[in-house]
Amino acid sequence: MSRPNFPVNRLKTKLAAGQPAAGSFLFTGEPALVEIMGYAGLDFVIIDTEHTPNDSLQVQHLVRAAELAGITPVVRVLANYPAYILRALDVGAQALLIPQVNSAAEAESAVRAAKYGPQGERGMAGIVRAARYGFVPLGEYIQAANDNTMVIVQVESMAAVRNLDAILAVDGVDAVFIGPADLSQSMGLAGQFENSEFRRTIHGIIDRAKAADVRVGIFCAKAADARYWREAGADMLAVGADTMLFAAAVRDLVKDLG
Ligand SMILES: O=C([O-])C(=O)C[C@H](O)[C@@H](O)C(=O)[O-]
Repeated sequence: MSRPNFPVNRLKTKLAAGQPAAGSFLFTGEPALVEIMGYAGLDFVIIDTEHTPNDSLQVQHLVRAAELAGITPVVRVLANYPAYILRALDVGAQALLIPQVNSAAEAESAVRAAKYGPQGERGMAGIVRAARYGFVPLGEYIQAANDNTMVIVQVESMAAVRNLDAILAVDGVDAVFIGPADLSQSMGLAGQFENSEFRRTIHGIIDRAKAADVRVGIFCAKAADARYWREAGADMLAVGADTMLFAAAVRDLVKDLG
């Protein structure tokens, strides 16, 4: 009988070492694209279930593909509810991206749902995929899960910006992640990504996270934006999505064909 191992959380290792990490969103439910992102050298993939129809079974296939290719599977849950968080973790998500976290209480709720006791009150299941179907002693699995699981909360509204210092102080929040599209909407500047007040606000979030020694991520539409925000102090750069990357490649192909 072989003894299964738990995967190394590459995103967590890099961020803990003070190194920036690069990844992308996965909007389709295609495991091959997760493998390609891993083999190409990205550190993490954000499997989205907020804006996609991907269900838990599909997420499980995608997480498996990520483990195979050595890329950290982050799952963006549909909403900040313990049941969604539990589903993502039980199939093997190594990190959670929680949308629309606007207060310390909401961040605390996410951490409670993501961690087993004593840090939290995640529902116990020792025979699920994350627990290696019971092939690892329960106590060992619980410890590994609590050590490995990252909680990343999205700062994407003015309420979150106002409450940012309290959110940053929540024990168990590994990183905050800026959602530029939602933030711009919340500021009454929907889609105005070059607006100076909007950019000042993002700089302010990064600076406050740095001052609190909390890692900070951001969604970037293109590599140039990722380089800019990395220079400004962002640690976790999520650049585009599988759909965007494919769309760009096909657009270029059609142009090249003339
Ligand atoms: O508000 C945001 O920018 C985000 O949460 C990242 C997203 O993936 C968003 O940009 C989107 O789906 O267009």
